[in-house]
Amino acid sequence: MAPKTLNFITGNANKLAEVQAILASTPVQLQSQAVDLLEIQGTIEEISRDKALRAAAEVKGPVLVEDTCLCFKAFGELPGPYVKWFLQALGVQDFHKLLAGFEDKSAQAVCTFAYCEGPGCEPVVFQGRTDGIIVPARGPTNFGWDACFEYEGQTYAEMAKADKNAISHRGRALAKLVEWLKQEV
Ligand SMILES: O=P(O)(O)OP(=O)(O)OP(=O)(O)OC[C@H]1O[C@@H](n2cnc3c(O)ncnc32)[C@H](O)[C@@H]1O
Ligand SMILES: [Mg+2]
Repeated sequence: MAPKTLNFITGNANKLAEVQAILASTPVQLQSQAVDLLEIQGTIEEISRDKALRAAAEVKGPVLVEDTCLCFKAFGELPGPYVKWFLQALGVQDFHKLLAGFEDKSAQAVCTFAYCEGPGCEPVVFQGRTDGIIVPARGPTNFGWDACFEYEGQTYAEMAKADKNAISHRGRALAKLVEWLKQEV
C-alpha cells in the first residue's frame, strides 16, 4: 500500500517548494530531508532509480527523489542529466550561448520522480516532459535555468508560480505520481 506521507529527499530548496505547492491540493503529505546524493552517469531512468536506492539506504526507509534533465535537440538530448554542471560553469546569463552555433534552439525539460519503499526495494518511476526553447535569460534568476527556458512566449522565470506548475515537467510528473498513489490506496 502506498504511504500517505512521502519523504522527499533533495538538496534543492526550489524543487522542494514547487513539490510542496503542487501537492498542497492533493491528499499527499510531504516531509523532506536535505541529503546530497551521489549521482551516477547513465540514462535518465537509471540515474533516478539509483538515486532512489541510495536515498532509501541513507535514510533507511521509504523515499521520493527526483532528477531533472534539460535536453537540447541540437545536442542529441545532452546536457540532459548533466545540465547542473553546465549551468554552474557558465552561469545563467551565458547559458543560452551553448546553442549559439545551432539554428535549432528547441529543448525539453524532463522531470523523473522515483519512489522507493525502502532499502533494496525496486523503485517506481514517474516522468513528465515539457517542450520549450532556449533563450537569453529573462525574469528572476534564482532557480536553475528557469530564466532561459521559454514556453509559449514566456520563460518559466517570467510565469506566475502556479502557471509554471500547471504545465511544467515537474507538475506533469507529479500528476502521474498522484494518480498512482490513488490507485495504490
Ligand atoms: O538534490 P537534488 O534533488 O538532486 O537537486 P539538484 O539541484 O542537484 O538537481 P538535479 O540533480 O536534478 O539537477 C538539475 C539541475 O537543473 C536545475 N533545475 C531543476 N529543476 C528546475 C526547474 O524546474 N527549473 C529550472 N532549473 C531547474 C537544478 O537547479 C540543477 O541545476
Ligand atoms: Mg542533484
